[in-house]
Amino acid sequence: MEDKWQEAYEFAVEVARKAGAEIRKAGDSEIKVNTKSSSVDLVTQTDQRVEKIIFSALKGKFGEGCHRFIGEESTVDSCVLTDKPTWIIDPVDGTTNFVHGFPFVAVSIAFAVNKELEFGVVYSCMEDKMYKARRGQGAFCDDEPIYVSDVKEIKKSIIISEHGTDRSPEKVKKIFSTMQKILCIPVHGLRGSGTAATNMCLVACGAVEAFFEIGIHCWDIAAGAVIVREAGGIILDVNGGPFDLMSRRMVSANNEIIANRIIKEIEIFPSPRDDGKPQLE
Ligand SMILES: O=P(O)(O)O[C@H]1[C@H](O)[C@@H](O)[C@H](O)[C@H](O)[C@@H]1O
Ligand SMILES: [Mg+2]
Repeated sequence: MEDKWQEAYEFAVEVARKAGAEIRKAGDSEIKVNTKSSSVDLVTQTDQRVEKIIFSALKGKFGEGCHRFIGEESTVDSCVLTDKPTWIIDPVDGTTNFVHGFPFVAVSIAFAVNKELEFGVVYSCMEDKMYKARRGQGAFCDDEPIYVSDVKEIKKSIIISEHGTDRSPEKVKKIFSTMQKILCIPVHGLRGSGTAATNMCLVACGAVEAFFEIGIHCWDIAAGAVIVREAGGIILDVNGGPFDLMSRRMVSANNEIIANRIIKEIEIFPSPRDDGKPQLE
């Protein structure tokens, strides 16, 4: 049978590489910063420009009629996933890092068909590392296969989490209470790169055992989700149920033992879904 989405997968890698080069170049000039949902939710002209570059390349190749497009900078209201082939992109994941020159910034491009993620590409552009995975075909970094770590003991793990951009005191309290409990298990360490897409690739290549966050969006994690699964890991909801791309929360881990141990400590707080549907408990 003809391999229907291989061309799209290869094109996504090409586009991510070009987008990353644009980001690197833009980092050498003055960066103008605006804010979105809060004073710490940053956006720059580069985020908007790179999203346009990616979308026009994809639309030029695949046409606007047949494919749907969800992007961090152009999705105004809710984003509903349909059965149509859909591109889900974050042009600059780690905008705060980009603004500050903290060297972890990623271009994240995912593709879903019939609501199922088909492939994901994460280009960590400051490190020049290309992570990619296609459903059923393994995960790669710079064309070398990558695998999650085989650690099963939580006390031998490194865990990543982030603080997000909603700094309401009651949410921050829950985030820190969760982190305190995990730190005191004790785990070997807590880390955070400042980009969800890169964090998921760190799980996929075995550098850490798990990454969890509440408050991320579908464009932060769609590509990373394919890469983690194809590297042998799992993605769950923070309540232990199945992962839901639009739920704005997830735990990605090397295995179920680590994931469930983390889930035991997570203090869940409300975060409105990306698709506007009611949030689960
Ligand atoms: O807004 P960008 O695209 O930089 O992405 C987000 C990160 O990916 C989160 O992990 C992180 O916690 C922040 O919420 C950050 O906003
Ligand atoms: Mg992002």
